[in-house]
Amino acid sequence: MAIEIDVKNLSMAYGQQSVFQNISASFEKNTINAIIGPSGCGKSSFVSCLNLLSRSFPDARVSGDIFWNQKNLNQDDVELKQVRRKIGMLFQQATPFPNSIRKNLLIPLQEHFKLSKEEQNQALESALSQVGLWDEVKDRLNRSALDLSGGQKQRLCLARALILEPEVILMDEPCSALDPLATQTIEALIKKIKSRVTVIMVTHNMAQARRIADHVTLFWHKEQIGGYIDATGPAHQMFEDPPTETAQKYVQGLMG
Ligand SMILES: Nc1ncnc2c1ncn2[C@@H]1O[C@H](COP(=O)(O)OP(=O)(O)OP(=O)(O)O)[C@@H](O)[C@H]1O
Repeated sequence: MAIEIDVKNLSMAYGQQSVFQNISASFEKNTINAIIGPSGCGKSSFVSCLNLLSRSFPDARVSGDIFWNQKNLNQDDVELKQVRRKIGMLFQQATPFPNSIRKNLLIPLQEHFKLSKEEQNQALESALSQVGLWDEVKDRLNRSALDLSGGQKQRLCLARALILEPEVILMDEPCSALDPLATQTIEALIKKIKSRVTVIMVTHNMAQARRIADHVTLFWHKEQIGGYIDATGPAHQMFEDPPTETAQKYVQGLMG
């Protein structure tokens, strides 16, 4: 299988405080990758490096290599706008712009593409349909996105990422603020979009990782070195026959 993102010896610190050191990991194209592990071991920080969001954190220092699309994102001169378009992101709290539903999609679309009105409307309908929102919102596109339910807001944010035709979508606990039904809807969407994008998702929800991940990476933390990868492998192996003692205890809910 082709590799989408290949991370080599990545280290990150906030000021003097090391978050993780020398992490290497690769993520295959068109797969769902779950990143699991206890609080504070650097999962969110790691994911934020992959679309260079980390550059907007004051004090953050990142060294090492992130190979994507024949470029080394952390070393080469790359255009941030392009990287963010191709490597989209969803957060724990859905973050629609405080604008209408329509503008939430048209603002990023117009920033990246020159399209006619008709093409814009087609892209908008297509993105909303892909996340199953079109029928729910087609009569209220000019109403505020902030009036949507939590699950609808998260689907709108997914549509906002998808309308830019990304290759990767990073997700940081995308369902942790949602009820089980809304979670089920988002999980079904994640499975659906993996034929077109690679998903790298931080989750604390072990059952969710079991349900949808193809590949699982367990982050751990040691006082002296900070975050590191304790185990990584195909989801069935990580859950049925975990390769380390820590992974065994963690996936069984005995520690962490
Ligand atoms: N912007 C920041 N500035 C300074 N320190 C930070 C910042 N963000 C995170 N940290 C610190 O970096 C360490 C790793 O945090 P991070 O959020 O990446 O871990 P995590 O594994 O995702 O945790 P959780 O599962 O609780 O979200 C923590 O000690 C945290 O306090």
